[in-house]
Amino acid sequence: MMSEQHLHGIFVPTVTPFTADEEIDPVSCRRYVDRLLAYDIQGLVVGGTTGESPTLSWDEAASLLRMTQEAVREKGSRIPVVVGTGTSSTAASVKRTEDAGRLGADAVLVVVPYYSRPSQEGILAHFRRVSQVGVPVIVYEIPSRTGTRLSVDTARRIMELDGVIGMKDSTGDTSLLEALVQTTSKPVLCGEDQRLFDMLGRGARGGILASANIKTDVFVDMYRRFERGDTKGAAQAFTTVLPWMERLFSEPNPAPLKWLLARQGIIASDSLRLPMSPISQTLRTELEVLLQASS
Ligand SMILES: O=C(O)C1=N[C@H](C(=O)O)C[C@H](O)C1
Repeated sequence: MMSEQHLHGIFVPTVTPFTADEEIDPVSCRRYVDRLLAYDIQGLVVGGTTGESPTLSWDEAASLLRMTQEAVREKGSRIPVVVGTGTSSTAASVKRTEDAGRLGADAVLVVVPYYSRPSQEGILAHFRRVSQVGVPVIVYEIPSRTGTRLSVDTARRIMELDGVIGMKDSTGDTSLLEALVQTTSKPVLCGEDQRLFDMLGRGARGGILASANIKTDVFVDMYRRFERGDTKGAAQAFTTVLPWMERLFSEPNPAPLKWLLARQGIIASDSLRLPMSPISQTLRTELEVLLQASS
C-alpha cells in the first residue's frame, strides 16, 4: 500500500478503452497500459474522471483495476495502482474502498462528494468514514465538477486524518495549495494540467495529469528537471506540451485524449459512453496538425 512518501512525480490517469459497442476492450487496455509502463512514471490511476467513472459500474472499475495490476506485475514494475472509489454517497464510497482494499489497490482516489453540495462538516465526516477503511486515501478536490469548494480549514482537517496520504488539487488556482503547504507535509499533486509548472513552483510534489498520457516522456523529464533545480529546462519542456494540453481540454476530457490514442493505434477505438460524445472536426484537424508536427 502507498504512503505519503510514494505520492510524488507523474501519475497517469488512464482512459477506459471501449470497443465500438462500448464494452471494455481488454486487448486495448493491455496494449495501452504496457506502453505507459515503458516510461518512468510514478503511478497509474484507474476509474478517475479520465477513465469515465460516471458511466462505469463499480464491477467495471474493479475489473480495470485487476487488468492494470496484472500488466504492472507482469512487466516487473512496482508502481502503485490507484483506483477511484469516490461517489456522492458515503456508504457507497466506503463499500467501494473496502472492495478496492480486498483487490489490493495501493490507494484510492476519493473525490469531494458532488451534486448534493454537502456542508463542510458533512464533507469532513465523509472523508473521516472513508479513511477509516484502512486503504490510503488521496483526496480529489475539483470544484468545477463537484459544485462544492473545500474551505482551507476543511481541507486542513481532512489532510490531518490518519488514512489520508495527500490531495489532488484541481481547483485551477494556487490558493489552496499555498495554504496547505504552510501546515501539512502531506503531498499535494497538481490535477489541473495547465497549472503544472506554476504549482510545482509553489510546492506541489507532482501531478495526476490526463495530458501525461501523451508525451509522457516529456512530462517525466520536466518533473525530473524541476526536482533537480533545473527550472529553466523544466519550463522549456512544459512549453512544448502546452499546445497539447490546450487542445486536450478544449473539449470535454477524455474525448480528445481518446481520439488521439486511437489515432495512434494505442487503443482500437475512440468510443465513449453517452453523454460523452466524439470531438469536433475542427479539433480533429488541430490535433492532426500537432501530430504531424511532432512526428
Ligand atoms: O482523471 C483524472 O484524474 C483527471 N481528470 C481531470 C479532469 O478531467 O477534470 C483532469 C486531470 O488531468 C486528471
